[in-house]
Amino acid sequence: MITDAKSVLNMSITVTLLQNREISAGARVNAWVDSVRASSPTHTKSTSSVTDDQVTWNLHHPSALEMFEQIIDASKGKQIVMFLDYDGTLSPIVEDPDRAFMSKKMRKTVRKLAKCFPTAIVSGRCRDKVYKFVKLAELYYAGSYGLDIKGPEKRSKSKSVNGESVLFQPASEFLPMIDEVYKQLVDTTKSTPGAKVENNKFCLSVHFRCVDEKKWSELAQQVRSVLKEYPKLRLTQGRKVLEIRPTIKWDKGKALEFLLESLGFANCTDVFPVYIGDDRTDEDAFKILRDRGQGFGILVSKFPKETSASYSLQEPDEVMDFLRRLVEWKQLSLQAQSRM
Ligand SMILES: O=P(O)(O)OC[C@H]1O[C@H](O[C@H]2O[C@H](CO)[C@@H](O)[C@H](O)[C@H]2O)[C@H](O)[C@@H](O)[C@@H]1O
Repeated sequence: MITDAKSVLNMSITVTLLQNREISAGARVNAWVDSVRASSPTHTKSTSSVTDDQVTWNLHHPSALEMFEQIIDASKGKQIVMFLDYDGTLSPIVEDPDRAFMSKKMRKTVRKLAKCFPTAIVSGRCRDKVYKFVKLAELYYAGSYGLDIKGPEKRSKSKSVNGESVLFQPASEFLPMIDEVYKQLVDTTKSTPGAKVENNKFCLSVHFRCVDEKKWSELAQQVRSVLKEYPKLRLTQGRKVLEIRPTIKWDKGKALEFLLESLGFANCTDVFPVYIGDDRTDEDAFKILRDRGQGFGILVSKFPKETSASYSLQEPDEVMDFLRRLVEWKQLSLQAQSRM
């Protein structure tokens, strides 16, 4: 497990490997397999094996629960806006992506959260599918890694509109290509037991959580052989999943900025966005917040990972606790204001 944690910090190996035209055998493939295992471990670490790496990492990315008061202090006088990833953040990681349900308690908490702060879900999944899991009409949704956004109609802070929503789909022209590649991937990967191709509308996921580890690199090779013919699509990696997306410069970070602008917070200094996510694709959003110097990111992870997030939470249950505390704090401050 110590090696696993270290290899997570060395994620760039994975990207390089996936981008290479040739997957060489031996050490590099092993490094990739190690990094994949570590990015989504299937077993828990024993409490006695807290490593120096872990301690150092926790110092740099303290628990958002432990730092709650400081977080609230930093948000004083600003409008908190919440951005939540879905898989691994609101729902636990499970083997079957179609059964990644959110608990009723989590749904209740997110519903209350959305009453207190503008709240958006930002997911790699297709927007309709993530909506079916979350089932809360009061939120904004960005699906397909932000390539499919249903958000509020653009407005200035002083001018509110009557609950109208807008659809933003910057990669519509890729739809026929994505459908074509989906069919090819289903066909090419059917020889690999456990592989599953998911159509996320503007992007695709090839899952290998249920594939024998010895077959992982072969599957990656199958995927790359299909993509060779499609230079306008790019390959990235998530938690035991290969992701195929259009090469356009759009990601979860851009989606966050788009939503902030739609909510009337473009160029505002009095906004405090909080983004919670567990995956490498969430890093785009963490980085935007860091670069803007506004709000912060919270990485959901039990293990040290290279991240631009400021704080950490270990698992979806801790995310729920954090969201509940935000709701309680907001309700108490509203009560206090009404007494003044
Ligand atoms: O941006 P997200 O909401 O985190 O979506 C990223 C991917 O999440 C899903 O896959 C992940 O969760 C599955 C269910 O727990 C798990 O089986 C899989 O191994 C994980 O990678 C989703 O199925 C993908 O389409 C998303 O791209």
